[in-house]
Amino acid sequence: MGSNSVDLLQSSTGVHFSGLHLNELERRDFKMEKTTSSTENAYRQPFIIGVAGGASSGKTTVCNMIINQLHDQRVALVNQESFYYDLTDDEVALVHEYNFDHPDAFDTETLLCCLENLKRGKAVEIPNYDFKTHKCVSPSRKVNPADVVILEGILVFHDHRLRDLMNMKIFVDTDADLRLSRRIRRDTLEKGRDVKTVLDQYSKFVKPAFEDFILPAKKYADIIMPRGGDNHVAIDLIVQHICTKLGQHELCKIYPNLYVIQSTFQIRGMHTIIRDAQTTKHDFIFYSDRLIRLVVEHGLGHLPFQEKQVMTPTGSVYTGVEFCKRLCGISVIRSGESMENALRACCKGIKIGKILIHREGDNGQQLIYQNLPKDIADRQVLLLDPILGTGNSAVQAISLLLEKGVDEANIIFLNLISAPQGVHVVCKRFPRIKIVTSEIEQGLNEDFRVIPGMGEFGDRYFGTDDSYFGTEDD
Ligand SMILES: Nc1ncnc2c1ncn2[C@@H]1O[C@H](COP(=O)(O)OP(=O)(O)O)[C@@H](O)[C@H]1O
Ligand SMILES: Nc1ccn([C@@H]2O[C@H](COP(=O)(O)O)[C@@H](O)[C@H]2O)c(=O)n1
Ligand SMILES: [Mg+2]
Repeated sequence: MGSNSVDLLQSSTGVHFSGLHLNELERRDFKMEKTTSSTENAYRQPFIIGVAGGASSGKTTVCNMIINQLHDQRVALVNQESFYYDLTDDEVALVHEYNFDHPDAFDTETLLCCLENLKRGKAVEIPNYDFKTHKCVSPSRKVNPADVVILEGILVFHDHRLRDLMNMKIFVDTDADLRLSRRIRRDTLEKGRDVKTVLDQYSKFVKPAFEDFILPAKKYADIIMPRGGDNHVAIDLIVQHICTKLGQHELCKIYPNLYVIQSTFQIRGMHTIIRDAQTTKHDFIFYSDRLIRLVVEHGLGHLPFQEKQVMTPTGSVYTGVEFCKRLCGISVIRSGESMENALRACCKGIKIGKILIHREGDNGQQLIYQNLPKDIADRQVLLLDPILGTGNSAVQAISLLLEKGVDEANIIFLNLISAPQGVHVVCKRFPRIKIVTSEIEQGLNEDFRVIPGMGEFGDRYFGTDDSYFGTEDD
């Protein structure tokens, strides 16, 4: 795709598409642009996708197809090949001896810096590498902040610092013969090289580097994509996943085990009522219960299930699933107890245990009381606490469950609202736990209380602090 078609694409669809080389600028002029936006706001971080694979596997083709389908998002494409080191005149004279497929051929520090800046929502200048002179030329290419950043190149999974910045890693897995035949065609037609030179370079550098560096990095991929651009199903699924992630809260991009139930006007309406300091006790309980029920139902959806066939009254077979039987609820006293009824209403006869954690000052937490099912280690555990704030109580509660032999992956932590600080603390310490919540909060105030929050949930739900309620309505 040439730059004209990119301009056309940008103007016609609103996509910010910026993966191409422009002409004329020395690498020495390359520098990181001062930020055009001071928004290092966590909500604005782009979704970063890495696309690796052998040379001529179809990486660029796949990226262009993804970009075309993401037509209502701003997308920036960054090619690793823009970050090749300039060759010295001596190296150019002996170019056939130069290994362009080795990780050392790339200026990874500059690439890393560019990607970090794009992640922070800053515009960057990308060098313009010329395959004929093997040097950067003017002008460099300005890449504006985008919703989605795609980094494409043979070795983008090699350095762990680059991998760590990626939210999704795709490996384009194309047959070696096809890669070689495409490379011969491309390098002879587009780069003006002869077949012998292409084949020599292939056997001396390209094939060994594929085996030594590119193929071993395939294990880091989230998606291995056979047949590259011919694999339309994979491209559709990838685009669908990106769109889902973009619609989600920023934290869900970082922690795949954090589930924020999809917001609807009904859900926002319920939040509006229970967050309102003037709401009566009756309404607070009514709408909290409605929301809790939704969170509980959503959480139950994450339990493992088994396929089951039953015979219907018409004598037909219905293939369905069987509910998980080995589960229990554990409520964090006192506010977690408000969630028990919803759990009982959904799971007939469910065992419910309790944990009491005492808050000592702002940060200290102490476990005071526990009453857990004896066979808890064999159960899936739904941990109940409507508010995840600092994460300190949650860490105490989860640590106790782990001590009792519960598998971390068998814990589903259900909240109504979660502060980002608490999510970070819990997800970093227990990466296999699942958190299901209905809204992510702005943060914590100087007293470590969740904001905007809803006050002391237990007091409002159990009616132990009249100061919350202006007029009682029942
Ligand atoms: N699915 C495909 N069918 C036919 N030709 C393809 C396909 N995918 C890529 N190509 C061609 O193969 C060459 C290399 O593809 P490209 O996407 O540039 O690979 P990479 O970026 O991995 O080097 C290009 O000339 C491209 O047009
Ligand atoms: N001056 C150069 C620089 C790189 N190459 C080859 O390009 C390949 C990587 O590009 P893809 O689009 O195929 O990923 C790599 O195999 C290098 O050998 C080159 O030939 N000359
Ligand atoms: Mg390419």
